[in-house]
Amino acid sequence: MLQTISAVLYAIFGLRNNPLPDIPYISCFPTLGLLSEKWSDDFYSTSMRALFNAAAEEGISWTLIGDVPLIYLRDPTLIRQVFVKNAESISRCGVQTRGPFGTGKRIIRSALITADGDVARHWHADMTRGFHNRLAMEGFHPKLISIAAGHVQRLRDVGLGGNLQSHLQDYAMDAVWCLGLGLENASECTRDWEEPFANYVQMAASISHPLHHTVINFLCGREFEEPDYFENDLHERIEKCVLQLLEANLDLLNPEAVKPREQMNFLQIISHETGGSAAQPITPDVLAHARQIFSHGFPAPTLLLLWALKELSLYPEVKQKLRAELQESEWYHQKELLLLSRLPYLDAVVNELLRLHPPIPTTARAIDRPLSMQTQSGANLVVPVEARVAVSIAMLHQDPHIWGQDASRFLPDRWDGLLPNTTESQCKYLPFLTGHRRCPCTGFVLQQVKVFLAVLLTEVDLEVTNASTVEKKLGPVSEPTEPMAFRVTPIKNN
Ligand code: HEM
Repeated sequence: MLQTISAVLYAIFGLRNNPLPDIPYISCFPTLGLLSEKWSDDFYSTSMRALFNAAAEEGISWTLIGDVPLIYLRDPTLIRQVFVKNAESISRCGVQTRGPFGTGKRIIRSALITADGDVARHWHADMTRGFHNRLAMEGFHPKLISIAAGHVQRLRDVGLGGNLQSHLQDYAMDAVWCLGLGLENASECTRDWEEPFANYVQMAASISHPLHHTVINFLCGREFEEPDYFENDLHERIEKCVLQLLEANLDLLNPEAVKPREQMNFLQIISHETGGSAAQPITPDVLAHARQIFSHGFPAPTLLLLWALKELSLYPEVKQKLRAELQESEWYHQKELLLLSRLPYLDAVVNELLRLHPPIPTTARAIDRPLSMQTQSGANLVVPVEARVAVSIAMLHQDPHIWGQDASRFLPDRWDGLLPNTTESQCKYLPFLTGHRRCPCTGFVLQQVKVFLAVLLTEVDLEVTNASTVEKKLGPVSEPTEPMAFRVTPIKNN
């Protein structure tokens, strides 16, 4: 039945004016936006797999979502052609917010992830200064260790639990708001964020939502780019959460507080630089950055740590080797960031985790200007303006053409002699994407994950007791199929 609908839609929209005659076509996506969310999710993963397989020869394949061509990029050279060389011809939201991040923009409004042009450049530089700068990261290191130690102690006190993710999320929340706002216990103030956040992820990533949105706005006589009732409602709930947190901590935001700059938190600096005052520290830029931290600040690090602890439970020899490296390291005695960055096995484990479990497993872009490309066999093609391009980062990272036949195995030793920067510039390894819209918080994320693993492994042993049965859902983020249960035991000499 679905194949028939697909074939009919292809006959109407695809064959009539086939924009890409030389690359393999997969007839499975057109029905996606028409189906309910549950069906769309299942069909989505099957379709992504089909597109990936169809791109084995040319490095590229395509399908239709309704009448919109979706171009799938598998070959790293082609990914580089689009995301690096033609970065100015693509965008996340596209015209009239019809691009892949359009729903997110109508809900979250101004934030770096949905911004373009000079505003995006400016905010990207702000975030890089705050979350990727060596001096800022060095100053933050002792605070981060203290936050990690507190959460490890809580795990030790609890001993056993059925949902490891919620403990890790508390650590991720405290870490990001400590750097962002100077607040060390944000997880205690943000318990009521879970529902609006989950609604945001679900709606922003939904393949069915754009069709619902079109119908609702059509019936209400509104233009497509205007937020609909549900998007407005969610926006207001999110804005309330973010404002509540900021307003409860106006003293931490005060840009007139007499402090050396290196002791100011990220949002305080932004307030200082964008005209904030003691009476009104919340400037539009402060709010935009706070929205950005709300929407990106904690889920990806939480998931990365969750998959880390699952893999270390499945591979005790890796855990043992890592623990030994940490216990014998200079960092064990002298807690400086520089010393933590000199641990090659810790680096290898984290690189391998980001390869096998990229927390953000897919990306997509709208094409704003016609884009010329050359496929693996030398065929020239022009991707038309109305198209979208998509890459599955998760599948790229497990492509046997790139990573060999053992691509799906957790094997930190494969990083011996391999540099993440080099593989990233070749577009073979993209946990943080690449180019000028790469994640600006990489320095913070790597430190956050390494510090937690280092403190945990040198204090306790944590085993994910259902590690062998938990799988990964292929969705907007790499969620597990079931909650991870855990048991914590203190290690000897503690
Ligand atoms: C394991 C943790 C993380 C991973 C793997 C990750 C990965 C990514 C990826 C792949 C993108 C590009 C998305 C796309 O264009 O499709 C991105 C963008 C972004 N990330 Fe992260 N991220 C992580 C944590 C964070 C954190 C903690 C923050 C904020 C505190 C953050 C802030 C951002 C922002 C602001 C962007 C948009 C950059 C721009 O538009 O120029 N990320 N991230």
